[in-house]
Amino acid sequence: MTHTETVITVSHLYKKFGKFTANDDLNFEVYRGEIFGFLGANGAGKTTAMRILCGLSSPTSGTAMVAGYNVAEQPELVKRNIGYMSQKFSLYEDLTIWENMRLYAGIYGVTGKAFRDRAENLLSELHFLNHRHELIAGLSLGWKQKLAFTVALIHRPAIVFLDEPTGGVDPVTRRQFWEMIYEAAHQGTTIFVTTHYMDEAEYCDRITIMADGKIKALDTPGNLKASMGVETMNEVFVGLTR
Ligand SMILES: Nc1ncnc2c1ncn2[C@@H]1O[C@H](COP(=O)(O)OP(=O)(O)OP(=O)(O)O)[C@@H](O)[C@H]1O
Repeated sequence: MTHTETVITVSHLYKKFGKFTANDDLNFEVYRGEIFGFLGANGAGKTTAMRILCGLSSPTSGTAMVAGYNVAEQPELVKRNIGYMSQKFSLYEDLTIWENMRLYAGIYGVTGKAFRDRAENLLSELHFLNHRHELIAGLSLGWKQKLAFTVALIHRPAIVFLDEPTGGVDPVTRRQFWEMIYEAAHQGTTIFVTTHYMDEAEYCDRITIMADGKIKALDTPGNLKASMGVETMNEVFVGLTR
């Protein structure tokens, strides 16, 4: 796969909380249609960086351009052009699937026929259109996560940020979730994903490994393994973060 168009540019990005440096001089680019993985031990600074890229928090210094906008100066335009899904940000349990989709689409101005066509199309791909009037509360965690990802795509964002999207679900459901990720990337959506699962790291086009607020390595899974002379991403991760 060749990637030419840059959709995220991060340059000398720092985030400090008092004297503590949570993001320490981050520099990287992400390309259109790429699946970009963000790995690191607990507390490495992944969520802090992702929140800055989503326009939810300002950098202390440095710049980040996301979907053509400066995150510090144009956070509202950043938010309109991205999708976001985290384990904490989920769907409304007491609304139906369809009501959740209509609610989120409406926030982005996708209404009427445009909404119905888009929502029907997304649910059909999941083979879940017949379930659209069911309450979220009655669904399994795996279905909730797949639907949350679908909802994050409803306004056709250039980039989707996924913060540990598959935590707590079984391997078969995680595999299905990753098939959805591949399909979205294939259609040109950039995927920026944090994970603690090393098998998921293998599915990414490129991987960033963070420790103590810094980027320790950034390359394809194959190149990372080759450069360290190891067989698995687990060994790469342990070697760089211990
Ligand atoms: N608002 C804040 N005020 C003070 N310290 C913070 C704040 N937010 C994050 N931190 C600290 O910054 C560090 C990085 O946190 P962050 O949540 O980015 O890590 P992470 O890599 O996402 O970890 P995890 O894998 O556990 O989600 C942690 O030590 C955390 O305690």
